[in-house]
Amino acid sequence: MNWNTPEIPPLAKELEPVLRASIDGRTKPIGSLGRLEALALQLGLMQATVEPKLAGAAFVVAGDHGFAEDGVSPCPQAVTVQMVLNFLAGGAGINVFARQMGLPLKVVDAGVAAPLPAHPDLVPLSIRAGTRNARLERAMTMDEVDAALSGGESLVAQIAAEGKNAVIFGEMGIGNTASASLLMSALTGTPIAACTGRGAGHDDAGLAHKISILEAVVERHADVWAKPEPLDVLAAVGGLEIAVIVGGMLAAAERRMLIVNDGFIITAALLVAARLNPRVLDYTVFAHGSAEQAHAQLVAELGGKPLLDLGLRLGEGTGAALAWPLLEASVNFLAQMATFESAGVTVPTAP
Ligand SMILES: O=C(O)c1ccc[n+]([C@@H]2O[C@H](COP(=O)([O-])O)[C@@H](O)[C@H]2O)c1
Ligand SMILES: Cc1cc2nc[nH]c2cc1C
Repeated sequence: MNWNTPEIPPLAKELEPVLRASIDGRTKPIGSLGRLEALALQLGLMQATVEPKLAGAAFVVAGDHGFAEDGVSPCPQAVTVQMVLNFLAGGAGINVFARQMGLPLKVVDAGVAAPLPAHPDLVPLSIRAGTRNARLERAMTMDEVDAALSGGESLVAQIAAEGKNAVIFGEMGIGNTASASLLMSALTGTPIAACTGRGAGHDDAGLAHKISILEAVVERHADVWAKPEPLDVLAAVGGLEIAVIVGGMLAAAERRMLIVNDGFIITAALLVAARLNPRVLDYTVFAHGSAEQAHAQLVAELGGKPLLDLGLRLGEGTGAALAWPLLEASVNFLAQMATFESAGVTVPTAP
């Protein structure tokens, strides 16, 4: 393995008093901007400045999953490549919201099981044409995991060189809620059934079938469950897109960049990243609570509190893109609101 877990700088805690004073000095009752105040503080501590700024970019990372052939998803595997073509044509949900928010969007082929045409918006990491079926064998070799983690780092290095300091990772991959549930189960010690939900829309019978397949996957990798090392778990039951995102998240935190977390699959990637280096969480904002049934527990496990609760379960980074204006609002109030002093507003000081 060439990839090493990045060192992540600590938050600039020494700036907390001056940031708080700057937030409290704006023309508003103390604390009245609620969670926007906490976001402004977090961004200042992350960027080690009293004048945080935001410049974001989004990736939608796609990969296929071997156990799609077992019916873990209600959808056929071919939907992954079909949706990638939709992303490239600009017609998917994330395209619409990224355009609305002014976020540049790149599409990443981490491991789609079908050839893709060259396209200016496509980053072809193409590590392997989909994972192996984790019910039968390890989904990825360590060399493939290595390539994926490094690929994620290269995505972030590219946008950092372009001056970006915030990243949204979205994903697309038929069967990837099954991988996310398995990662959650192995790394949190939660029984697989409690980690498993309806994904792209299973009915009750489909969900029961999915759980029975995932129980067989857990049994096949009992050695990994007995001693769950993050990279072993990732190789056994993860996905190529998930591994790229793990590498990307850690590379972003290493560079003091904000990670805007999305739904269930992205949060499972964050769980792996956090088990490798927990400081990644200091650089994360939890954008939304997904309707996928285990998401709330997974977010709680990571100590997160989603900004939005919209009942979304699309993935692609859509929830993160929708939270973006709130993050912009948090830096804008700090940069642009008058202070009590500058505006000549006087309020009684607390006794
Ligand atoms: O982000 C989420 O919370 C989320 C929840 C359920 C489904 N998805 C999306 O649906 C796909 C995975 O569903 P499935 O049933 O094929 O595992 C994948 O492409 C995800 O982007 C995403
Ligand atoms: C149509 C469709 C779009 C998606 N986008 C992310 N996951 C998806 C799953 C399906 C099925």
